[in-house]
Amino acid sequence: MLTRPRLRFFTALRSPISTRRLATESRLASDHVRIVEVGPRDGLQNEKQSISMETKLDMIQRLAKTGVTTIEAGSFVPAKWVPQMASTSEICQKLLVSPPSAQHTIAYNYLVPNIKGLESLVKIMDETGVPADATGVDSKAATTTEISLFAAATEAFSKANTNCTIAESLERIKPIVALAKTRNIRVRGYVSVALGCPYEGPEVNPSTVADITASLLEMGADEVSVADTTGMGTAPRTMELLQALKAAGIANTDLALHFHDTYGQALVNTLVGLEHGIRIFDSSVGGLGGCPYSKGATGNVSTEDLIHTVHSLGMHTGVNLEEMSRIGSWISGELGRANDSRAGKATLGRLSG
Ligand SMILES: CC(C)(COP(=O)([O-])OP(=O)([O-])OC[C@H]1O[C@@H](n2cnc3c(N)ncnc32)[C@H](O)[C@@H]1OP(=O)([O-])[O-])[C@@H](O)C(=O)NCCC(=O)NCCSC(=O)C[C@@](C)(O)CC(=O)[O-]
Repeated sequence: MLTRPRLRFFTALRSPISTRRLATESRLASDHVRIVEVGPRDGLQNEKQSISMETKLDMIQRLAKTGVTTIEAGSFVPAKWVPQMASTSEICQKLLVSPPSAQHTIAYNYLVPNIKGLESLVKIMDETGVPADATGVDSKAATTTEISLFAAATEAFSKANTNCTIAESLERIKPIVALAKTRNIRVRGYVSVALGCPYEGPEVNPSTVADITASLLEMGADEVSVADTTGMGTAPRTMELLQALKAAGIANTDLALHFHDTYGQALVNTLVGLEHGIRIFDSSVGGLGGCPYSKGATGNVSTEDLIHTVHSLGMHTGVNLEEMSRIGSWISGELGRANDSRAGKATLGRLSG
């Protein structure tokens, strides 16, 4: 029977406001939280109905105006595996040639499952002549191009998601990172099913997650997003995982957290991450999402809810909640699905009086 770590954050919440604020502030290394908007990729990859390239591009263009600095724009995967991502090449080409106007540099990120995926991206970069770091090209439309690659914390999920073992997937990743580095492409790693696996259950070994995270960083990943793919994570198990990552010598600045909200625990787990010092969180506008290889998993934590929570703590994201809420409502309407963001709906309700 595992002894779960005690949660200091919730002790702090029971203190009077002024003490609480001071206690929280003293623990916060920085009060800026970077949001990685995964809606156009993780959010849309599991939608049953086909979504046009124009709608996806429109979504990305709207997101670029909210203040968010990293947007997952698609994935270079075989269409037979994830049909919804079939328009990624076209989207990538358009974002490189005429990036949406924005007041700041935006990193457009593409998921690649293997070297072939990265080669497809590099080919488009070569054809358009736009380098991975185009910040010097036009300050109004500055962009960078990033990739994400992924490994899983369980053998069963690794097999289902990438058709190979964990060890094989790490071998597969090495040349991808090497090629990315020669092209100045920033690399994000993902460790999926870190807090629960659809095939092996909720008790995923935190040391396995820490080992895989360390391997990805050693290979040259610039940050690793630890993902609760199934949403089975709880606050004590999130804390336990973060402690295992710390014990393995992994710096908080190298980590992001990626929560799905299947059991309604994503924001609770986010608070645990914030308390621990993590400052990068993935989320999806309107709470879109679900993983094709995790049956029943619902969307990511909604970006609107994440912004609202972070701002309520006196921290900042640089992302406009009202704009994000409008996008959540719009894209939900386009997809004919319910808007899964409570903060988004409440914000729009307040704005409409
Ligand atoms: C890794 C593979 C490709 C292995 O799939 P495989 O079938 O073993 O691949 P293969 O190397 O045997 O190739 C089979 C065919 O696919 C082609 N092919 C091969 N690679 C590519 C490519 N990149 N782009 C386009 N085509 C490709 C290849 O050329 C060949 O074509 P054929 O000769 O049959 O005509 C497959 O398992 C795969 O694509 N898996 C990814 C599935 C996926 O996208 N899952 C969802 C994303 S992960 C996720 O959502 C979790 C995350 C990240 O959000 C975090 C979280 O919450 O956990």
